[in-house]
Amino acid sequence: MTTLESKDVAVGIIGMGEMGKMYAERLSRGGCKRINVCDLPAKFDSLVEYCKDKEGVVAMQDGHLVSRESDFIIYSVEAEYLDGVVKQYGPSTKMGAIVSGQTSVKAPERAAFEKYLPADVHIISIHSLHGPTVAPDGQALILIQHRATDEKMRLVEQVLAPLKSRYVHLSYDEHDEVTANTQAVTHAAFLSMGTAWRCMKAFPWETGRYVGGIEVVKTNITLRIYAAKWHVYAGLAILNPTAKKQIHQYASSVSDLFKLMIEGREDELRTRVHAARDFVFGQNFSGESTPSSPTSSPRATPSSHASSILLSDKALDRFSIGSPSASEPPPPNSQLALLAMVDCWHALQIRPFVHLALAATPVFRFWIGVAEYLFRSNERLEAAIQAATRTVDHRSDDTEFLCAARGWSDCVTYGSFDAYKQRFEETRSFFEPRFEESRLQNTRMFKFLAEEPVKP
Ligand SMILES: NC(=O)C1=CN([C@@H]2O[C@H](COP(=O)(O)OP(=O)(O)OC[C@H]3O[C@@H](n4cnc5c(N)ncnc54)[C@H](OP(=O)(O)O)[C@@H]3O)[C@@H](O)[C@H]2O)C=CC1
Ligand SMILES: O=C(O)C(=O)Cc1ccc(O)cc1
Repeated sequence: MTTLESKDVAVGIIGMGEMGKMYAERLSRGGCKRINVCDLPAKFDSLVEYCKDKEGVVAMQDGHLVSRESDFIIYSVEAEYLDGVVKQYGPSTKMGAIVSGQTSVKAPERAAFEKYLPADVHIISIHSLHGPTVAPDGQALILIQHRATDEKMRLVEQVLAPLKSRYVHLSYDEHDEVTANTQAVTHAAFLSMGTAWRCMKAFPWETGRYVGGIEVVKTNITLRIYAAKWHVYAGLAILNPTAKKQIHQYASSVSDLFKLMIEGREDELRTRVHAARDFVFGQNFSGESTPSSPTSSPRATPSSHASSILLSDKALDRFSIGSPSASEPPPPNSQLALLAMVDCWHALQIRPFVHLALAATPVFRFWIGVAEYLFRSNERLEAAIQAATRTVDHRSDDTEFLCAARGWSDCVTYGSFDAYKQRFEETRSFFEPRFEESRLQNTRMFKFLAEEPVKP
C-alpha cells in the first residue's frame, strides 16, 4: 500500500456550520486540493451555492458520501447530536481513513467513535480553542492521537498546517479536564453576569456601576458569549462530567463569599480571599504583597504562575460600548464574580496559569487578565473587600448574580439542554440590540490581546 502524502489527502467535513466553514475556507486557501463537505441534506442547495467560489470545496448530499470519499473526516456538528450523526455515517467511513471530531467536549465523541466506527479506521480528534471569528493563527489546536499510528498523526499535522495554529497534544481525558477548568467555568461566570444584568433590567454600562477598565472586559465578553450559539456553551458544560463539578464549585464560592459580605464578616472574607490569591498568584506576586496567609497552600510556588497578561485600565477604556453618562466615578465594586473565581480555583486546586500556557482560549486569557488586575494590587483588592462588606452599592447586582450562578449550575447539573437554551435566549434577547456595537469593540479588543505578548 502506498503512503498518502498530505497534498493528496481528501479532507471531509460533516457539518458546515461556523467552524466547518472556517476550516474549509482555510484549508482551501492553504492549497488543499479536495475538501468534501456536507450539512443536513435539506441545506444541500445553499451549500452548493456556498462552495461555488471555494477552490476544491465540493458539496455533497450527506455524510455517507463524504465518509466514502475522504481520507481525513472531521465531524463538526453540535455535541448533543454527535452520537446520532456518527451512528448514521460512521459505518460508511472509507477503509484506512482518519476520523476526527471538532466537538468541544470529548467524552461523548470518544464513546461515539469507539462504538460506531469500523475497526480499520484511525481516530485522531481535534479541537480549535477559539471561536470561528478569531483567526486560527497562533491559537491552540488540541490534537488527540487516540487510535492511530504516529505516521497518521504527522499526516494530520501537515494537513492542518494552513491553520497556522499551535499544536497541543493531549489525551481525551486531559482535554476534558483542561477545558472544564478553562472554558466551562469561565463561561459560567460570564453567563451569570449577563443573567444578573438582565434581571436588573439595565445595561450595565448605563447604570454608572460598570464603567471603564476591567468592567469593559466583563461587559464586552458577556455580550460576545450571548451573541454566539447557545449549543456550543451548553454542550461543553452539560456533557463534560468534570465541568459540572467546576461550575457547581463556582456557584458555591459565590454563595459563600456573598454570605460573608452581607453579614459584614470582613476579616473572614479577607482571610479567605487572600488564601485564594496566594494559591493562584503566589505569595510574592508583587512588591505590594501583604504577608502570606497562614491558610495558603504550600504548593503555590512562583513557577506555577509564571505568565501574566497585565491588563491596564487605560488600554481597556477605549473598548467601551455605549456612552456612559456618569459624571462621577463609579462606586467601588465588590467584584464578587472575580473573588469567587479565584476562590473556586483555590477550592479545586486549579492552577490557571498552567492552563494559560498550555491550552487557553482568548476568552480565558482575558478572564485571567482581569483577575490578575484585581488580585495583584493590594489596593484594588482591599477596595473590593471593603466595598463588599461596608457598602451596598452593588448589593442588588450581587444578589442577582448569586441567583444567576446557582441557576446556571443547577441547569448544567440537571443536564437540561432545553432549560439551558431558554435561559440563554432570555438574556440574549435583552442584549441583542447592542450586539453589533459590542461586536465591533470585541473585534478590536481581541486584536489588542493577540498583539499583546504574555509577559514572562
Ligand atoms: N463555535 C465555536 O466557538 C466552536 C465550536 N466548536 C465545536 O464545533 C462543533 C460545531 O460548532 P459550530 O460550527 O460553532 O456550530 P454550528 O451550529 O454553526 O454548526 C454545526 C452544523 O452541523 C450541522 N449538522 C447537524 N446535524 C448534521 C448532520 N446530521 N449532518 C450534517 N450536518 C449536520 C448543523 O445544522 P443545523 O444548524 O441545522 O443543526 C450546523 O450547520 C461543535 O461541536 C462545537 O462544540 C469548537 C471550537 C469552537
Ligand atoms: O474562547 C471561548 O471560550 C469561547 O467562547 C469560544 C470557544 C467556544 C467553544 C470552543 O470549543 C472553543 C472556543
